[in-house]
Amino acid sequence: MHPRQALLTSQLGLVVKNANTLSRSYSSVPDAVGSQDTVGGIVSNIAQHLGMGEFATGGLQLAVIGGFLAGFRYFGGYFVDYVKKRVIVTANFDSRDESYSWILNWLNEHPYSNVATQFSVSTVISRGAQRLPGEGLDSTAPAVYFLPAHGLHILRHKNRFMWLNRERPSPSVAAAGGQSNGPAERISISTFGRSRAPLHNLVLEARTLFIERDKSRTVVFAADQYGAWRRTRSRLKRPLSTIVISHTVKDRLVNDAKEFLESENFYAERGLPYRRGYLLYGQPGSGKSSMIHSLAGELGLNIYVVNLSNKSLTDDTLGELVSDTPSRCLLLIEDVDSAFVQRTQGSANSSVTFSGLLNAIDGVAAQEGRILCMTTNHIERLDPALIRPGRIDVRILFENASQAQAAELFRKFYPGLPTQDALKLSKEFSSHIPEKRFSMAHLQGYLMGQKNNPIAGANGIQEWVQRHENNGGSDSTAYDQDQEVEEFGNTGCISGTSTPVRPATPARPATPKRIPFTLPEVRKPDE
Ligand SMILES: Nc1ncnc2c1ncn2[C@@H]1O[C@H](COP(=O)(O)OP(=O)(O)OP(=O)(O)O)[C@@H](O)[C@H]1O
Repeated sequence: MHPRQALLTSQLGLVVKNANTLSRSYSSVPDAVGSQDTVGGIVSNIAQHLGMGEFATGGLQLAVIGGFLAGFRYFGGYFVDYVKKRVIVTANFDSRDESYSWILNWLNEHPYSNVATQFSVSTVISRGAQRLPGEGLDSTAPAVYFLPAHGLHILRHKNRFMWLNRERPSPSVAAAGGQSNGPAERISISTFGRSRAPLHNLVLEARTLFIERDKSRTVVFAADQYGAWRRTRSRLKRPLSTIVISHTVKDRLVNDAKEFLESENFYAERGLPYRRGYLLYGQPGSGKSSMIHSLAGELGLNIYVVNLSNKSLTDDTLGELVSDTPSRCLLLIEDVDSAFVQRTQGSANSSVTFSGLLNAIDGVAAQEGRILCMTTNHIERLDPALIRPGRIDVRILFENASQAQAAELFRKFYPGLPTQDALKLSKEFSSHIPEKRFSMAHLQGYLMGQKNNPIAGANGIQEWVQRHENNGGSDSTAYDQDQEVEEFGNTGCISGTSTPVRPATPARPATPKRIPFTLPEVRKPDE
C-alpha cells in the first residue's frame, strides 16, 4: 500500500473508532445489554448485514452522527423558540402604525433616555422617525427629544427588567421583504414571564401619555407617497371664538357635528351609513380651513387630509387610506374642485378617477363614524353626484367680510382694549369697509401691519380701502346674500328631496350661485 494511502486508512480507522466511542457515549443503555444496542453497534450490524466493509461502515456511522447533529441544530432552533415563548413575553411596534409614536414618546419620558449612552436626537416624535414639518412651530424653539439609539437597550420599568431592541432595516431588506410602505422601523420590548400584563400596561401607559401630550392640540395626518397616513403636524387647538362668522351658523355646525357623534345608535337602528359630510364653500380666505381646524379641536378629533392633486394617489390607495382612518376622525378633502371639475372632464389633475373618489367616500370600506369635510371655492364646478345628500349633508357658504364681521375681527385682534375704546374703534374701522368686498384674510393682513397700534389700524383703513378699490382690489366681487347653513335631508341617501346643483359652465362666474335648500332647520336625528 502507498504510504499516503496507509496514513489515510489509519486516520479514517481512528475517526471510525472515535465515532464508535462517541456513539456509545450518547447511549444511556448499560454495557450488559451489548454493543448491539448502541447507535454505533446498530449501524455496524446493519452495515455487516449489508455486507459493507469496515471503511464503508465507518462512513455510514459518521453520516448517521452528522444527521443527528444537523437534526439537533434544525430542531434546536424550534426548541429554543418554544422555550423563549414560554418564559419571555415580547411586544413589537412597527413605525407604520400610530402606536410607534406612543412608544417613542414614552421612551422620551422614561428616565433611561436620560442615561442611555447611545441615544438619538429628534425634533419630532413621529412614525418612521422622519423629519416632518410643523411640529414645534407653536413654541419659539423647536422641541428636542432624546431617544435610545438603534440597537439593544436594557432598562428597568416598574421594578422589572426589560430589554428593548430598536431596529431599522436597510431599504434593500425592506424592498426584499416587499414592504411597499417604505422601510419600516421596529421596536420590540421584552421581559421575562408568561403574563402579557406588564407590556399591556406599558402600552396603555404610553398611549395615555401620548394622548395627554396631544390633548390641547389637533394632529394633522396626510397621505404619503406610499399611500399610508403620516403625522405631519400638530397644532394648538384653535378656539371656536377666533372664527368670525355668523354665530348662528357656527353654533349649528358645531351642534350638528356633536349630535352626529352621539347618534351612533340612531344610525345603526335604521341601517343608515354612520357618517356625515360637510361642504364648506365660498370665497378664498374666508375661514373655511380655519373653521374645520377649529371644529376638529372642539370635537377632539384628528384631521386626515387627502390631497387629490397628489399624482401618486390611485383609486386603490385612496380607498385603502379612507378605510385606514380611525373610526372617529375628520377626513378633509381640500379644494376638491381642483381635481374634479366634472365627471366627464375626467381627472386631469389627479390620478384618482371620479368614481374612485365616490367609492372611497361611500364604499363598503369607508369608515363608520367619520366626518367628511370638503372645501371648494367653486361649488358650481362640482359634479352634483359628489355633493348629493348622503355624501354631503350640510353645506356652508363662506363669504367676504361683512361690516359686522370686520368689526368683530378688529375687536378680537386687539383683545387688550377697554370695552368702550374697542367698540368705538371697531365701529370706525368697519364703517369704511364696503360690505362683502374684502376677504377676512385680506383684512387680517391689513391689521397685521398695525399689530400694536389699534388707533392707526382704525384710522388707516379708509385710505387702505380706497387704494385697493382704485387698484381693482385683490378680492373678487362680493356675494349679495347672507351667510347661512344649507341643510339637506338628515339621512342623506334616502332624501332625494334636495335640488341638485347644476354643473356650471367652465367659465368662473363673478358671483357664485346660492344653492337652494329644502330643510331650513337642522333636524335632530331623533326627532
Ligand atoms: N372668518 C374668519 N374668522 C377668523 N379668521 C379668518 C376668517 N377667515 C379667514 N381668516 C383668517 O385668514 C387666513 C386664511 O383663512 P383660511 O385658510 O381659513 O381661509 P379659506 O377660506 O380656507 O381659504 P382658501 O379657500 O383659500 O383655502 C387665516 O389666517 C385665518 O385666520
